[in-house]
Amino acid sequence: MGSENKLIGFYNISKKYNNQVIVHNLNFNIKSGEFFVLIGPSGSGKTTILNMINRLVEPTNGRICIDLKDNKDYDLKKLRYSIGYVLQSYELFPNMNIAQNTGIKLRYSGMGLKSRKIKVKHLLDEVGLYYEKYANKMPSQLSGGEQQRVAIARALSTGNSIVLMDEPFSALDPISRNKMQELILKLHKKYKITIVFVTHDMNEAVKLGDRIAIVYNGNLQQVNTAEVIINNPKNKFVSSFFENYY
Ligand SMILES: Nc1ncnc2c1ncn2[C@@H]1O[C@H](COP(=O)(O)OP(=O)(O)OP(=O)(O)O)[C@@H](O)[C@H]1O
Repeated sequence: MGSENKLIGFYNISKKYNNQVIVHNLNFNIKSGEFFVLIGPSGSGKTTILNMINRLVEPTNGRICIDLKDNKDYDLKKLRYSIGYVLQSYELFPNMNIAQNTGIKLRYSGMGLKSRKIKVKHLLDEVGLYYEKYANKMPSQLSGGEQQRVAIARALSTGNSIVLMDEPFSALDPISRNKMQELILKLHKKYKITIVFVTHDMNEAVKLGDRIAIVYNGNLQQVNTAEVIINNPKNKFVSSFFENYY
């Protein structure tokens, strides 16, 4: 996918479940190479918004464009393949070792074993896991933080320019979480990836986000840099949300 400044565009996006409106008429853009954070209380619609990008959820109204093309006009498999996806629960395959988990997308894309091994070694290096030590281990032998490193390596394996991350560090202890935040910032900068990142932690949002979108009841309350939001909260909800920021 190319590098137009407006990489992901939401146009009049709404989502209903059982006739209940979950997401209301969203209009916003995510820029190429941006670290874009969606934050809001539980049930506000963050995951629903995120999952509409790679069509795990289809909107009821409106359209989402990626590289100025409607995401419905992409081949679904190619769309999913070209967008990395990292969840809180790691989603590693329990019966595959770490090298196999890291290289699974490369295997599906037809890359041979030898090239795959070189690539997997590089990817594991990038996320701080020493190949010789980890390649043959099973996911259950790794800590949560290590498993999440593997999930990130896999998300990056196909050279994805877009990575969606849904509360990826929420299950980690504060020290691991901090290390993972540093890692993802480093990778974001190095590979100029566009990251859409869901969290309910304002400190994490401020630390990571180039821009932050505050979601409440399926509405976007404010989309801007942390600095602008902190200095000029648009409404009471936004300012109350920042009360926990330290
Ligand atoms: N498949 C579904 N069917 C019906 N309702 C759903 C479905 N998925 C989500 N919802 C509802 O949509 C609302 C928004 O959910 P969503 O998971 O997007 O919120 P969230 O902000 O990501 O929450 P959390 O921080 O708790 O993960 C919730 O009220 C949820 O119950």
